[in-house]
Amino acid sequence: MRTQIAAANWKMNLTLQQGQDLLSNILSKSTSVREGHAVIFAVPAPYLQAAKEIVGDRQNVYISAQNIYSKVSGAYTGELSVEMIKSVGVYHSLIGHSERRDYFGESNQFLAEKVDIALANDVTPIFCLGESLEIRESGKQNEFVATQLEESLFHLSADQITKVIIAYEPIWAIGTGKTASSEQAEEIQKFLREHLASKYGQAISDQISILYGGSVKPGNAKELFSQPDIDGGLVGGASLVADDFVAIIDALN
Ligand SMILES: O=C(CO)COP(=O)(O)O
Repeated sequence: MRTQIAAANWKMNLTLQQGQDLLSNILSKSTSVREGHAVIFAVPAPYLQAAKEIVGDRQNVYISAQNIYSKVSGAYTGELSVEMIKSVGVYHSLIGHSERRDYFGESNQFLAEKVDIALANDVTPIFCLGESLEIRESGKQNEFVATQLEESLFHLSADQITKVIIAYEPIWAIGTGKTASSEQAEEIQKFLREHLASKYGQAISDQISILYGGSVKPGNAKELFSQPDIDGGLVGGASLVADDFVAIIDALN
């Protein structure tokens, strides 16, 4: 059974105090996360250490960066490195969120370098991909996400690819209130798994958690997560409301 994951992406929201209160509140309501499940909080960089302290030694709860740079250290003003996040005990990072791709011009090739540096440093990449509305309307979404997989991940070994979490986030469903229907999400996530299987074999592909992201809410989480190729969610807006995110955690299979 693949790990079922509820991942929060706070994006560029909340002050330190608000973030600490939110995290403590969620953890007080979701007291234990069972084996086979994982709850991940991708928090703003200045809060990584404080968030890590709140999580303490809870099992199956992880703090994640929202981004890392493709180099370990050096003259890269303003960037965040794997070594830095590891030094505060953080071993996960989102890589390739559509907002990074769109606003900061991050290409598939550049993201491949970030994936490499993460894996070389025992940091788990939560690799995001997904198509725009324009691509969806042209019917080329499978081709598009296949290229994202191929150009950023297919150079990895079978052992490495099993260490990556993939998050399918159709851009047209992010923050818009428009969720992909569970059938639409399952269709493309099944395709992603088949594409991974064509490269690495079914046994490897079957081990990789593929999350869905894009307007996941308490009201649609259960149905989305019950699809065979949806192994949980990457949640923006609803992860900022304690009761909503707790309900989404509870919706994991
Ligand atoms: O981008 C997302 C998570 O990374 C999804 O955001 P929303 O849940 O706000 O649509």
